[in-house]
Amino acid sequence: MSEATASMATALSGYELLADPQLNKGTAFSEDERDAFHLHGLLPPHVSTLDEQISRALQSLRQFETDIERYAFLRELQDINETLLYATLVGNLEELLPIVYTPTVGAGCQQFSRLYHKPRGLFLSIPHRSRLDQIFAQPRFDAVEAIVVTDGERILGLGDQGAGGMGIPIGKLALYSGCGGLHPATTLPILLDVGTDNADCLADPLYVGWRHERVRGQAYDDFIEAFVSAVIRRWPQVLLQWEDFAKNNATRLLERYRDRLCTFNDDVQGTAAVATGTLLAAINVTGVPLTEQRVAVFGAGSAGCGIAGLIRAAMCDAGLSESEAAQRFFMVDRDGLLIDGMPDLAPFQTPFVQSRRAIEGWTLDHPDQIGLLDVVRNARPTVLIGVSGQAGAFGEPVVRAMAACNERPVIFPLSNPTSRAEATPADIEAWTDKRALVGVGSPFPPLLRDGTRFKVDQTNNSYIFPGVGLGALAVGASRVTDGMFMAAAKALAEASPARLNPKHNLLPPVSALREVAAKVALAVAMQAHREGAAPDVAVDQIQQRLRAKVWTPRYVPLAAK
Ligand SMILES: O=C([O-])CC(=O)C(=O)O
Ligand SMILES: [Mg+2]
Repeated sequence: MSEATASMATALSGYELLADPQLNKGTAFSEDERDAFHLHGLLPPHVSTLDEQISRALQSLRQFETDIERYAFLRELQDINETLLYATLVGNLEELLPIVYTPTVGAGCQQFSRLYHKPRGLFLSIPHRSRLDQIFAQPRFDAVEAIVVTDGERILGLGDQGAGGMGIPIGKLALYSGCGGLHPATTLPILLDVGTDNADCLADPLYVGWRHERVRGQAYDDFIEAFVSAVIRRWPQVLLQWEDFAKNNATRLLERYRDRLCTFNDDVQGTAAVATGTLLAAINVTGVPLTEQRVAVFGAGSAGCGIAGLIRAAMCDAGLSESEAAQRFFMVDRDGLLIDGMPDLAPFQTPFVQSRRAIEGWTLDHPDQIGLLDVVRNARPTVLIGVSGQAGAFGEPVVRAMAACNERPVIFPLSNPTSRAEATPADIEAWTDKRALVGVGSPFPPLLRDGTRFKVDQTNNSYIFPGVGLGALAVGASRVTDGMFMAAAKALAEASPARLNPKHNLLPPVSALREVAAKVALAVAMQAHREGAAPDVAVDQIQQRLRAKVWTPRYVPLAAK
């Protein structure tokens, strides 16, 4: 699988070879290969180069009118010829990431049952819970090293998509290969089908999932336990990424399993690392030290509390005590500011409540429920982060209040897809006299600044998880620790163009995601080594291990077995 592979042997030939997306080269099979594998006549006679195939793919793609058609086209290409899909993606990240990933992947999940045409990954449904070992045993999965799993309950900000949620693990793993450089054969997307409460799915005669209300409680937990146990039996060294689980399961399952295998939750930890890294980068511009930041987070779910937890740890690294750091966070949810003694707090929220004393002197429009505007006016946060899934939640009064108390307010509406962002960059720009530092989860059109187009930073966990996966796997890390995410955040901040010039972006461009992943991976691998989570690798082997792990999509000569 590595770069060094001179040729690869296969027993497949003819149509079977053309039907294998990992080996198929389409019109790029050479004359010799066409002889050896009985491909003459099955292919048109001209032998194409990979570059010609990429041009052909891009031309077809650009002819479509809608992004969902482009998404369907690229998914089909992935199922026909993975090398071509990834070679096309890697060379055109800026154009294609919004198609294979956020935001179009959200529509891909909503329309999954309509677009479905070929199996990819695994659908594990509750009725088949006793067959997991048998399903995993297929030789095709021998090479698996990285799994992304979802149960489809909180797909981006779009809620329960049932089996359609499979689009997310497929999209995330496309970035593992396209940005992190993991070989596609080592990746496996998994959808845990525990039913759905999405009435549209249940009523849709074309819905491909298990037509059953979402199973919860002990039966759900037992299924997850059976799944994780079977994963560990089959792939003891695997990296397991949890994605888009709902609030009540995300942190709970992470805590339950993080000491049993090499695993992390991307929405809790990956999003936290990209938010922390972008904030550290913003400090180069605002000049407000981390120890003096006050952070308001709108959406106090697992992602919001994950972000607060990592920024708080960074503040402690910078010299604050735990309690000094804790006072600097203002978590706002459906029922307003989280304050101690509030009923129905989830266990993962309790470390982030404000004390009643801290708000005693506040002037409040709505004393019985302290909303975001009241929080911004009184707490005067330097940073406002949105992970609520509520479009437009950062309205004009809230953003103007941020502008009134900060020379350079830092505002990150991180909810995805584009339609769920708490505010648009253009509105924030207008309401802050262009003084805000903005990071959004989804792609937005550029802003016009001083007559030139300024790219909006995409503060998305795609800057983190491909590097975390690559780094952890390259050194065979046994666990993914909080320290590894802190290292990832700091590595991202170090790669910030704003370090050199405060007028530049906070984050490198999306076109540089492969280089970003390499830097994050190095930091993660070094940290794993430092913490003793990668005992089999000496520090001077780390660079070499990382290089050996990175796959570049190009054709390898095939030999008959
Ligand atoms: O998928 C994305 O773009 C980021 C993410 O994890 C989410 O919004 O759940
Ligand atoms: Mg997610």
